[in-house]
Amino acid sequence: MDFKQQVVDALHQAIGDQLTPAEISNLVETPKTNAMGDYAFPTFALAKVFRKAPKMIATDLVAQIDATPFEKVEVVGGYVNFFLDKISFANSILTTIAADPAHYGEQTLGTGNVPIDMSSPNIAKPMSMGHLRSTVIGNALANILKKTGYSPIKINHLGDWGTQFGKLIVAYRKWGSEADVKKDPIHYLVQYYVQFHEEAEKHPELDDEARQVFKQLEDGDQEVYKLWSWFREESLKEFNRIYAELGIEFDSYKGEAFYNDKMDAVTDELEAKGLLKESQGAEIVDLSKYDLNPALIRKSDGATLYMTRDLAAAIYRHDNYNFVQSLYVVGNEQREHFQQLKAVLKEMGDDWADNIHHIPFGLITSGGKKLSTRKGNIILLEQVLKDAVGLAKAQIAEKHPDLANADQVAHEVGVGAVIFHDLKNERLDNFDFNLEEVVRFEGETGPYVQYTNARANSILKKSSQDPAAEVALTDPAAWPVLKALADYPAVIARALKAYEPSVIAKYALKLAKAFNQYYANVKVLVDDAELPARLAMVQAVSTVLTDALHLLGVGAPAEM
Ligand SMILES: NC(=[NH2+])NCCC[C@H](N)C(=O)O
Repeated sequence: MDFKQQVVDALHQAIGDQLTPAEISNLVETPKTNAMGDYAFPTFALAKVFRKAPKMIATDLVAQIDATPFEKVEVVGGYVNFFLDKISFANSILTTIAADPAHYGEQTLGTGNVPIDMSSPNIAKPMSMGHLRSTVIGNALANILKKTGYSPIKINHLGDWGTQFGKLIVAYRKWGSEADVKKDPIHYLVQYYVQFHEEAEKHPELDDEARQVFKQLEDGDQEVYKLWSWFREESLKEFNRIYAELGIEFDSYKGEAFYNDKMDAVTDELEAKGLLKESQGAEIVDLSKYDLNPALIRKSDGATLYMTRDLAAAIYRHDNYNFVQSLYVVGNEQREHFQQLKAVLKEMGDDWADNIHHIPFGLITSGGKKLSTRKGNIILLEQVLKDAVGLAKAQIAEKHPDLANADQVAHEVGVGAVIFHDLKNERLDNFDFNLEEVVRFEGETGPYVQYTNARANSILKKSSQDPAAEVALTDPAAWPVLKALADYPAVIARALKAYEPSVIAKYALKLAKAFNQYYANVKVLVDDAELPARLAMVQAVSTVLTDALHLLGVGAPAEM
């Protein structure tokens, strides 16, 4: 049942044709506290029309409203406050969830393809915390889009092209060892790269050599290509280990290299449209009318750039996916890059650029300091995940020593904790990473939500009776839980609209808290007439917590 509609209908009958139902619906608010009712109608907008004080209007309206469907309807100041009938509300929400638990919250807010550029680490470099953020935010957005009718396409736009590969190949040929790269690829590849920079300071001719080698790569030289493709493969193996730990898969691994043969078309088109300009030997697109720095398209030696590859990728995605939106989950420090990307496309006459959205996010710091590979303040992702699982395991051993599949659960809890911690913060906020805090079972953590879900499951298991959503639930203590359950579809819609998984994470915490408070005050398993209804609510809580965790990409173990 649509309870808001019930309120709107009652108001419309009392107000008459001064306001349409849609206008009334827009005015109806959700009060901050339960004491103010479930819906409130502010009468201030009517004061001019009725030439009366808001409080008088509210009083008149209450006298005219048919209050039968409600528990009560009250005037407070210029507001009409509606209190829903708790028994029919409980019945409605619990039967709705029980009828189709797997699909509760699903809704069609749109359709069509939505490519999501996410993760996108750089070959021959360690995956950073920033790439982790992009991975988990992108994955959650994909889940939210799917739940709301869209067809997300998860694209790992690997950083596998660029002049740095010329340097890397020169360095490998001079100082590298095949056995080392096979043993510990990223470690040694980084080492060669660092060594290249040290040597190039003394021997600047190395830079020219590297430029030539990258040119050979762009031109398809067999031997250079073979080395590049081996480095790529070895790096991907490492990245895939992390993706497997996170339980995240991609629909495409088309990275920057894929666009190597698609960039001439871009530069030709820019040229034909008269958009390319010479500037200090390089070719640029002037974007001063957008108040942006010029976009660098081609260097003096003809080598293409990050921007050129992104232009080719944007056009490719448009042509191949016919997208309704195209998202880029990339750190906030690349804000200008994406502004430039859209501006160049607009200059080319590609109005679909309006459907490109950069989804920026903030930095993760450690001990208040920026993470940096160069300055040694680096967090290794694989180690973080391993440590998180270790901490989870220790806590599970303490709380639940006889748990059957403890290793599997520890994995879901440890990794889930890291993901949840990332997603509960608004994505643009910077936050500090502290492993002990992330894996705590209490407080605003993933394990707390998972633990609440496991508790709900164990209540259901212990009960001798089955849940029955049709049985009347009259206990007022259940109210905050029921209200939170009913909010879920609107919460998902809000998360989508703001591209903000934190909306889901905060909601999961709120529902878990409401349920734990209920559980602390109410003896659920007492054998009385309402037991089956209470069990239906417990089951609904587990259904929704599980679904919310899954939307975030976090597991929901039945026991822990
Ligand atoms: N289409 C894109 N530019 N995606 C983001 C790529 C991120 C880049 N590889 C980096 O690590 O900074």
